[in-house]
Amino acid sequence: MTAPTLLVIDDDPLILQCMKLCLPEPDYTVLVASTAEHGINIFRQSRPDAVLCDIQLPDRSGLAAASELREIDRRIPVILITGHGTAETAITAMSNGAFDYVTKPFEPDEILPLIDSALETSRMARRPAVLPSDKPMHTAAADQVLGRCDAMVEVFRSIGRVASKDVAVLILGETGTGKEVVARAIYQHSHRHDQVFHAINCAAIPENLLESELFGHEKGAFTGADQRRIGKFEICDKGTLFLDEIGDMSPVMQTKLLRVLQEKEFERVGGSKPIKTDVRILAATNRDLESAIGDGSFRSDLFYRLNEFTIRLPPMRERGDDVPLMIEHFFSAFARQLGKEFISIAPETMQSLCQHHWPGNVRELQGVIKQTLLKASGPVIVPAFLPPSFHRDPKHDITTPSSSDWRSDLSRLIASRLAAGSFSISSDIHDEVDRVLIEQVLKATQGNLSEASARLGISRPTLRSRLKQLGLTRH
Ligand SMILES: Nc1ncnc2c1ncn2[C@@H]1O[C@H](COP(=O)(O)OP(=O)(O)OP(=O)(O)O)[C@@H](O)[C@H]1O
Repeated sequence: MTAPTLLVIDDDPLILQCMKLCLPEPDYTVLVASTAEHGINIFRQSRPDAVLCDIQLPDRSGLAAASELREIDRRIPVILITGHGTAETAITAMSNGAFDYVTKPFEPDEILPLIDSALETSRMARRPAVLPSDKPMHTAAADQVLGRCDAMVEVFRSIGRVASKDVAVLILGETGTGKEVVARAIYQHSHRHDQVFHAINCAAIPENLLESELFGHEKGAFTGADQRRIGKFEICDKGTLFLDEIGDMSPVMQTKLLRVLQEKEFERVGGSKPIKTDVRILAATNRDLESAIGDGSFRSDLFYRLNEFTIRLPPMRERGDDVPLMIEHFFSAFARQLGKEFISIAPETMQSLCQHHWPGNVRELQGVIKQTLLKASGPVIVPAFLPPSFHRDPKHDITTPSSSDWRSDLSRLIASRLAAGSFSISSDIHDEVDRVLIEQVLKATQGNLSEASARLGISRPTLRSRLKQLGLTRH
């Protein structure tokens, strides 16, 4: 996979230097320009994934440069760098489609999550998700969405039926089954494809921040709100908003979301002026929303609003002959990417892979195939190259009750939280588990965020925000 590319336009050589240092190769490619003219030329030639642009440039204002960039490609996320006196201008620019802004002086910790989120948004909006019914697109950045089994053919048919209609779509399926790919395909095949697309992972953002992320806030709305902020519902006017992990949204936020979906208007937090918005909502979750409605944790009226059309992705274990098809496809695609020789898969390897249960679905399959290829020597993939879990005696699998050490440790931890009278046991425990998990995976990947997020099966922005929430520093 090619590294995401950021274009930085600033006449301050320190900022250019700092961005190059903070976003090192091979994780990122950073292009730099010190004038608007030069930046726009680089943009035309290299089509970076996101732009960081100073609001005051020697040859024109950063706002003018940002709107020229958006004339070339309306989907490009532009983050503006402002000084204290110019923040108000940047806020106005956000209502005209800029991605976000940051005020000088800023710390890397402040800007890096924004940059990651802009790069991720850009990837989702611009990387084509190619369906079997599409004309072949010969672009390296195209994702070929695979599937011939009846359930997947139905998914493709549904995307075709619903993409051009302006209705909310609820995408359901286990983790790693391709919900984000489907959201991208719907957006890219819709008549809003050249308008803004933003994605929010509702599970990765704490409730109070999520509210201001979605609706924005007025200056002074709460402690720390020292500037007005424009939320996604305002930025995405005429565009598309993808609400991932919607099943994790708190009841309070569900009520607020329902209101904007019903009335097509909202107020910024701390504001009283109603703001009209025309946003197409795509939502996804791996939770069973029907039972969440049953136990009262998800509002049924919101469910019906989001669920004007449902697309249900089958888990891998129900995709029959698609599994060997995908295995063959990913082996050739990743071998090319990794520069590995690959001719064939030994029948025993294929059998072992086909018999696997794939709880992590397509994402897990991709990870296993990459690991196998990295280990492989020679053009035939024999079972010895498969990851250790494929050779382990199932008796020793951590999910079997016989290996009970970690279970008793965990249950001691839960008991201690109960004894301490905690009312946040679920998040206490998840935080503890994530701490160990993330630290270990980061260590194993020498602190490489891209690799660690790929191995964890979460996006880089989610990993970065989790690191911040848990107070972990990078290794
Ligand atoms: N049908 C498919 N053909 C090819 N690749 C696929 C297919 N479905 C999913 N993928 C790939 O599998 C990976 C996981 O997909 P995606 O992120 O869309 O899953 P998800 O359901 O959104 O996962 P999560 O619930 O964890 O957010 C991605 O790399 C995606 O490109």
